[in-house]
Amino acid sequence: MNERPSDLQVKGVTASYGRSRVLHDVSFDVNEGELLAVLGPSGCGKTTLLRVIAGLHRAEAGLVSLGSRVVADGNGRHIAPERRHVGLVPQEGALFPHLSVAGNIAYGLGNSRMRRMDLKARASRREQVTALLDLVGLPGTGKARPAQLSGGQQQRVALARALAPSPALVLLDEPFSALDAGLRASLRADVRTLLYERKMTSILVTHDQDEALGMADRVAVLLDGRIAQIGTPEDVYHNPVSLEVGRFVGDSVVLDADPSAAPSGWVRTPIGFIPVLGTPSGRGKVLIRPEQVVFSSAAEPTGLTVTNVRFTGPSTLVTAATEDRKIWVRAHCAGDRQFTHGEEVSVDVTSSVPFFAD
Ligand SMILES: Nc1ncnc2c1ncn2[C@@H]1O[C@H](COP(=O)(O)OP(=O)(O)OP(=O)(O)O)[C@@H](O)[C@H]1O
Repeated sequence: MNERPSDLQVKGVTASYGRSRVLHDVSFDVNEGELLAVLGPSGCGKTTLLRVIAGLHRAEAGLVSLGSRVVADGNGRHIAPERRHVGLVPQEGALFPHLSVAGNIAYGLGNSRMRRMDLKARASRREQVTALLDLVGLPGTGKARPAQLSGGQQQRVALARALAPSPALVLLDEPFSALDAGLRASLRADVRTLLYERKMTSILVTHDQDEALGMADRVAVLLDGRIAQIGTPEDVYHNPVSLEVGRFVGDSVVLDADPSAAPSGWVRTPIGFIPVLGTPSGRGKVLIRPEQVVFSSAAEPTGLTVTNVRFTGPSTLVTAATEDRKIWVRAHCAGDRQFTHGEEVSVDVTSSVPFFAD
């Protein structure tokens, strides 16, 4: 377990490259032992944010503190990266190709040379490397070169190297993005378990919604260098603060909605009445997730026919649309009921959806 106080505070951080501003007044906390995912599209500033926290990029304004230590502030304070006790796991290709796996991990333990160490220190270092290799599920691979390992194994070594000095904070910069789907899923699960068991305070940067929602205790949605929302995965998924966040965080359909023509707690939409969260007033839009939608065979004309049926494994994703295709809605259909192209369907929305005023 990590002994260093490790809650992170980021307050009002603004950062640029030359005259181009990338981060705008970014603030958030990460509690000790928590995994925060920073989720955002490519180019929104995720890597820059990690670089500011690690001390590799100087912010123009704002404060970064780890435990009780201020490691950067707007008044010129800037603790060097190697003195921040922060471990960084980059995207890929981060291992030294000329060093063995053990050599790469030992590098994370500090750069004092083995040759200059006494026997006891050498033995202790070997033990630590062996323990770290066991920890990341790669026992016995110490003598291999990175090129002899698979992409997933290399990322495990990079994680072991980052964990070697018992950092106060681990930063993971899209560490699974170069891996194929199966490997990505198993490595995500292993890394999550490992960080949880070691009570590591961590930030995972990703553009992958499933990864952020599935791995993190909380998710910070970063759009155009600004934190748009921070909350639990359930919160950002079901209660997005804006249409933009809602659309980015997961698959959705957005429809025009009018509360004035519906009973309280409902809105009228082109596909019928739908229950909404809160008490909307004025016209707006609703955001519906496919798993909130149920299709059934239309008992009377609805004007909605099935236009696409896609088997995804656990369920089938079915799309139905009006003839002009201007109004459409999608549902995850589980079970045996098969829908066919051109079939007319009626639509039920089974739980309350968020409403956004125009
Ligand atoms: N060294 C640099 N010099 C100038 N501009 C940069 C530099 N690094 C990044 N940028 C720009 O800053 C913006 C944010 O980049 P950053 O790498 O932080 O985004 P990101 O969200 O991590 O993107 P990705 O998911 O594609 O890695 C982008 O517009 C990028 O082109």
